[in-house]
Amino acid sequence: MRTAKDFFAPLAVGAPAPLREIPARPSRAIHFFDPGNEKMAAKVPAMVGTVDVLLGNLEDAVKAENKEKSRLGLVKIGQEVDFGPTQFWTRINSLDSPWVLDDLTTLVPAIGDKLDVIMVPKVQGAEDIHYIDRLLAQLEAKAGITKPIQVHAILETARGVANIEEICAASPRMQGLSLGPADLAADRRMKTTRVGGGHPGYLVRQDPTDGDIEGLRTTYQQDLWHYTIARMVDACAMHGIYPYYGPFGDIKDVVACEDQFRNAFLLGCVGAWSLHPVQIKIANKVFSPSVEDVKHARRVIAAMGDGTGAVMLDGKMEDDASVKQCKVMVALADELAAIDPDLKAAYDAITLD
Ligand SMILES: CC(=O)SCCNC(=O)CCNC(=O)[C@H](O)C(C)(C)COP(=O)(O)OP(=O)(O)OC[C@H]1O[C@@H](n2cnc3c(N)ncnc32)[C@H](O)[C@@H]1OP(=O)(O)O
Ligand SMILES: CC(=O)C(=O)O
Ligand SMILES: [Mg+2]
Repeated sequence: MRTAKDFFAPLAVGAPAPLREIPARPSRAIHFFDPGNEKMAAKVPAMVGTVDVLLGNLEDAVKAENKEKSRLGLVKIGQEVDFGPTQFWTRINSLDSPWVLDDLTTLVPAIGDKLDVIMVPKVQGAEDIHYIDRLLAQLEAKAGITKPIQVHAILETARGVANIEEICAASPRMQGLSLGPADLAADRRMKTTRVGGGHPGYLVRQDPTDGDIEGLRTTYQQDLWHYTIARMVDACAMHGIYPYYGPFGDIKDVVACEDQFRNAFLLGCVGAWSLHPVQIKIANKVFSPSVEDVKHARRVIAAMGDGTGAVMLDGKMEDDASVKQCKVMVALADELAAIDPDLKAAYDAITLD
């Protein structure tokens, strides 16, 4: 058992003190690029400031023969690019792969002072986070890094989902969780071959009524990922860290992508992955509260005075609990306005009538 006192002590002599709180930095889109792909890598400097997170991916989607090229490409980008307001993350190879040790022992000394978050795929339980926690502390100490690198776990096995709470609680480095719908579907033996998103076969059908003509009964497509996302939201909220929808692989279906991201936003996720530049705009739109929502929230807060009691607004009851919901919305709007001038202008133009 690790005591509370030990939990916040560095795991190696000379490593930086662990964070006591994970900062709520905007991360509406975590944009994936392959640092070994010259065309993609060349676009990275111009993307700074247009997306909340730029993530150099070293794991799946990078061919085995290109692993080293991508790792070295990431080092070059990390050393040369000024990321300004944009966070710089990486996804390392899985802990059972032949590449992960070289990923960590190369990246931390070379660009550990630039990396905000390391995303760890296929996390199965607290033991995986404990391993990475100690190794990062040793590497940070050796490299003289002063700011602890945060850790983000992808949930993509049944065991990982079953162990979700202990994963979130395993280290003060834990920044958040992402859904890994492709590997998770395979591990669970689900029968979808899609990367995220819904499935037309996963539905409920309206009850029959007398005289129905078969085929006219309405069907309602259901969300395959609702259960997992809901578990992630609760586990993350409980531990003060952040949940994210993962990838939506149907790049051309921007409408369904927006719907899936919005479901995640409404349930409590703070962002989603972007695999292609077209998805950045979708995530930025969906994970930013609308002007109407911010206006409503500000009106409720104004009407509620000290935040206690009950009032009627537009025919609806508002009370201590609904004012808290409104404060969540306004706090997010304020955080985003601080980094997004267009949103700031839109929110500043709101008048309370
Ligand atoms: C299940 C999982 O693990 S998901 C996470 C792992 N997967 C990934 O990271 C995939 C990342 N994305 C990609 O590899 C690519 O976007 C693909 C393969 C999906 C599509 O690539 P393309 O067929 O080249 O797309 P498309 O032709 O529309 O690209 C248009 C331009 O955007 C560029 N581009 C495409 N994706 C990206 C990206 N993620 N970042 C930066 N630029 C990109 C292309 O290089 C191309 O540039 P050009 O106009 O100078 O030629
Ligand atoms: C996100 C991811 O890695 C997966 O869906 O498998
Ligand atoms: Mg995966």
